[in-house]
Amino acid sequence: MSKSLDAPATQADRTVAQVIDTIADAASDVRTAIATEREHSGTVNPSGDEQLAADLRADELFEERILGIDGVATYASEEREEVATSDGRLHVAMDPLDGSSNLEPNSGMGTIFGVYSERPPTTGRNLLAAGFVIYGPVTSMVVARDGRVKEYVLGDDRRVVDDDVTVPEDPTVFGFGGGVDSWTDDFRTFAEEIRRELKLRYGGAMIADINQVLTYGGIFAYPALQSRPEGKLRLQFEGQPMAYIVEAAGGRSSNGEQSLLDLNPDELHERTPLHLGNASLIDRLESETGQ
Ligand SMILES: O=P(O)(O)OC[C@H]1O[C@](O)(COP(=O)(O)O)[C@@H](O)[C@@H]1O
Ligand SMILES: [Mg+2]
Ligand SMILES: [Mg+2]
Repeated sequence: MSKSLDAPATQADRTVAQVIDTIADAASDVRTAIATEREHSGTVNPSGDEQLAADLRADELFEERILGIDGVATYASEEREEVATSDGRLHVAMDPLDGSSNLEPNSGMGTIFGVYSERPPTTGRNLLAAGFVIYGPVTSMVVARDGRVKEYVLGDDRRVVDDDVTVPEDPTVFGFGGGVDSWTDDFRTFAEEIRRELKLRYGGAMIADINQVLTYGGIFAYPALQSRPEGKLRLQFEGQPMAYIVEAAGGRSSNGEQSLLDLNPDELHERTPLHLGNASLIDRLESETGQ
């Protein structure tokens, strides 16, 4: 018998809470992996990115612990081709280590997760909760659930530092990935306007760059590139969870035309152009780049 196939909504709520607790509790082990498993593994992930030993360790650790939760049916990750299965009714998709090219220079890295009511690949409208952990000078966690975003500092306990994270009304910072020469002409023109208005903050790890936007207001993008119209970032593991968080915090997400949450990927590892931030800036991006 399935663990909780016919369970009432409250069981789903409990499962979501357990997923969040499990990821928070795993943070110290992921930090250990970042410190000790620094070598290249010699393998590539389904997107073709070289994997570090820490990418693989974080993925294995989350697979085991997430699938061990009563009520979780599947675990999908940027680092594995197939969805791993158990019994249950909820589905977890993760980027176990975001920004892993920041490992060598000891800069920001994190973990991203989304809890879906349907098995990935699926639309962002099936997200029940999403969040991320940042392994920065302190370990922090941001969780969006029930239309509200909270920020915690993780240590021996989980301390709330902001119980209503909201994108500040006046934008201050921007960060655009991919490089000026790779952008489309329309995006380059938009980026030049934004450069004159806001301060650059780009650290090479999406979670940390988007946390700048959540903290100070602004815009983060990894747009369509001339050589790669689909962009770099993965919709299911990176785009939709971060869009869910930013939209719950009062901002907007877009692939250039519509909310990332409305996209319904055919492929688990599908990529998307990604733009997140203050609604006013994403509106402008859509109208000026005309994508
Ligand atoms: O090196 P680039 O092209 O600036 O790319 C940086 C982007 O790639 C990523 O590192 C991709 O994530 P992974 O590290 O999980 O592959 C994002 O976090 C970041 O925004
Ligand atoms: Mg990533
Ligand atoms: Mg990753």
